[in-house]
Amino acid sequence: MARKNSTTQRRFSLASKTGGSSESIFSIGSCSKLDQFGSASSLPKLETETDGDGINVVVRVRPMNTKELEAKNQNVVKFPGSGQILLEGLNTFSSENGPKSKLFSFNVVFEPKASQNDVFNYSGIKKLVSMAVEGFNTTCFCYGQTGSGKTHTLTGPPGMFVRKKMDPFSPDHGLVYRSFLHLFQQLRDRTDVHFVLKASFLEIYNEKVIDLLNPGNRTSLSVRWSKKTRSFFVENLFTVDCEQLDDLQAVLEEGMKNRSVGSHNLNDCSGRSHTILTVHITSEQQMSDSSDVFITKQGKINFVDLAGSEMSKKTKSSGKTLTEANNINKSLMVLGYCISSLSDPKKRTGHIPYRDSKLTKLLADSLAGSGVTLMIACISPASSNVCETLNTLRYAARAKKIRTKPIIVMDPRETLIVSLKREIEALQKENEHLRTALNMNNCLVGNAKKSSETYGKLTTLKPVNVEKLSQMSPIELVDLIKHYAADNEALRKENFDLFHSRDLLMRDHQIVCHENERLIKKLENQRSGSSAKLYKYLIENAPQA
Ligand SMILES: Nc1ncnc2c1ncn2[C@@H]1O[C@H](COP(=O)(O)OP(=O)(O)OP(=O)(O)O)[C@@H](O)[C@H]1O
Repeated sequence: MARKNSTTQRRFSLASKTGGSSESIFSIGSCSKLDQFGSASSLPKLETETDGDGINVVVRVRPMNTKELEAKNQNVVKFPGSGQILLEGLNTFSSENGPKSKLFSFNVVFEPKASQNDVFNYSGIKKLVSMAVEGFNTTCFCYGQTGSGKTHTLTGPPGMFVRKKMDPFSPDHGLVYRSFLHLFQQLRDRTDVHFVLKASFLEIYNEKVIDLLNPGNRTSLSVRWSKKTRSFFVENLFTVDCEQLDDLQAVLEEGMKNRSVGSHNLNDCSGRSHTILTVHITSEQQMSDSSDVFITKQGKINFVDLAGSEMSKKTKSSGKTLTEANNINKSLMVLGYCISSLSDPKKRTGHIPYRDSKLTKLLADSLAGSGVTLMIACISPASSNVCETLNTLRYAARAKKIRTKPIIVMDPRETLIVSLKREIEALQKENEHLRTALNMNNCLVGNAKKSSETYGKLTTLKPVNVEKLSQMSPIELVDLIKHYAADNEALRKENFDLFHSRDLLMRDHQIVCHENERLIKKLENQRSGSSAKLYKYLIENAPQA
């Protein structure tokens, strides 16, 4: 148990701030980008971009298991606080002259006593869910050696989904189920937006993509490149509509029952495949109360449970389990290579071998593209695993250096139409204001009157549902854009004329003011002239004393 920053039992450590009650003490590393993202904005944006930032990396250290305790393993993981981890006992496998310990720094470090709820509250997953609702492509993936607690962190301990009825109140629930609850809470709060949820669940087993929601058919699905979305996708994967929380829960239960599990020396219930559970969130929001334009955004959240890296010498795998292990290690190696290239500023812009494995094809977006990613590195504190733990921490430290630039990208046609529509609305408002100002002056100068009459009826916009745009033919789309462009042009002209009218009015106003001043002066002169004359008359005609 670590002893810095506190005299009480600590459960996790975050990088830049310290907080929590006496029961939950933690320290944070460099402030996580996920901490900085505000809650879902209600304003529709054409393209939202945050500054480039590193992937968020948190580490969870599981407690020692019975085997490790029985074998009298030393605890080689220490927690200096501030999101740091000190790994000791390196001299047991490296050369005599090599370092005995190594210090790493992450966004958050969860110590063995951290609960599932702590991980949910402080890992940044809540912000990830909010961003998926906003329209970002987000991913949470768990990485670590076999038996390090990846599945435990994401979905809970083994057996949670084999029972007939899952207990919704179990404190053992992992990030996935807790995120579902959080997601539905968020959707309930956003009454201004219409949401549609869909979910899919797949596994990559021995380099084959298997649909976990279609257990009758374990044939491998193809991974293809989409020119439209410029990303890889799985062909013919079941995507289930999820109107209620129960539907998402059913997807999770079904997938967990169907995933490939096996047993070996280090884990009785070892995942033999990488799994990806995806929730697609489509939102449709009206641009403004009076507007007939709807903006659609497609966010998603991927929960990726990577199979654990394995040393067959330790797992004592053979036959089928060994083949699985070789495939797992091969795809993790490609993932490692991609991460290492992406984290190196010199190699980042070069070739990244995403195509070398199905896993990296499907994670390409999350690693380097426009997505937001949270990596949870899971480790064991036992001295017998120090070599694997060092590898995991190195992997995680490298991932932390990857820069991403999360964006919400809309269809370019949608963007053009929405921006034209926006400009039109702004021009309409400005023109309305100018017309009112001109009429208030009650000076209906010819031009202003003409402007109001001529353009008043031009801005009748065709109602358009942006979601339907993809179903429109190119001719219809061109017509629509022409229509918007014409309206825009007419409004600009009206705007120009109104400003011109306002200038004329201001000039007239100035002329009237000058005239007014001149007349006042003349009147004053006349008055002072008359007074002088009257004074002279009175003096001259005053009665003699
Ligand atoms: N933080 C934790 N607290 C309590 N038990 C844990 C924790 N993490 C893992 N365990 C337990 O350790 C065992 C192995 O964990 P788990 O199956 O999640 O590992 P894994 O990394 O997914 O392994 P694999 O790669 O082989 O699938 C499970 O019985 C799990 O419940």
